[in-house]
Amino acid sequence: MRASLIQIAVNEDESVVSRRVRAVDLVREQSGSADLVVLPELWTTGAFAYEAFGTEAEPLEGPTYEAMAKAASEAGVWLHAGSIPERDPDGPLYNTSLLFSPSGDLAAAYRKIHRFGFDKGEAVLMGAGRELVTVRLPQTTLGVATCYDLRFPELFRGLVGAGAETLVVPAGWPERRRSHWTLLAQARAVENQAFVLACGTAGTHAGVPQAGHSIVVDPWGEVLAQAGPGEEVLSVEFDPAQVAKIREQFPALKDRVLGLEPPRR
Ligand SMILES: NC(=O)CCC(=O)C(=O)O
Repeated sequence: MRASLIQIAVNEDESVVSRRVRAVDLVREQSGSADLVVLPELWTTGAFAYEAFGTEAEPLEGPTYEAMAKAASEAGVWLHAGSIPERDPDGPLYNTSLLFSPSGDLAAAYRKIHRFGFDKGEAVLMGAGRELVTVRLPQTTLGVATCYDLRFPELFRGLVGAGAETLVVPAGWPERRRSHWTLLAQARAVENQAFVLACGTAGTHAGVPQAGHSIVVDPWGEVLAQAGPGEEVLSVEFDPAQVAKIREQFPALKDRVLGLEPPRR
């Protein structure tokens, strides 16, 4: 299976419209060389450009949906189109990922469960999703999560319990915590015996330099490929059958113990 992670640069001197056009071109360029294409979190606005969340929010089937559905079908690829600030007509904003099939149909939408910022930013501006999302592709079952979700192993356990073999994590991870990014991507791969495809942004927005360094990790925890800091398409070929082999040869997932007793005192 071939995957291309589009580590697009999000700088505030470029308009959302221009970046969307560039993203469409980059997806189209993967035609014939990728089965799955991945874009990062909130690449229209930037994950830290909090003021833009409200002004650039779109309905689910808004301009980014339209552009990405078309790009997926033109390129003939499965497309994880990263996430958008979604304006729910009956509720708050959500950080919502969109996944399209090669025919351009929406295969799934995932509303980010863990919002970043503690008492400010995304944590107060957006609502929290509640549902785990997996998507069956011909080659593998994807489990999706977004950026800060990477810090919450129980979410990934839930995805694995629902059949996920390849964990896809679009992000807008800052340079300041790049070491956590690489470490956590490897940890989620090892503990869940799954591939991890983690796609970040490059550039600087809202004064926050982005880490880049998108990464693909195999189910043994080995880094198959890692991008540099700038805009880049990280292409990788991997064998999804490795998941079943490793889970059989080293069946640690079968030894999970759920529902432990709390300490007595
Ligand atoms: N957009 C995010 O979720 C940022 C997460 C982050 O900076 C961190 O977990 O560290």
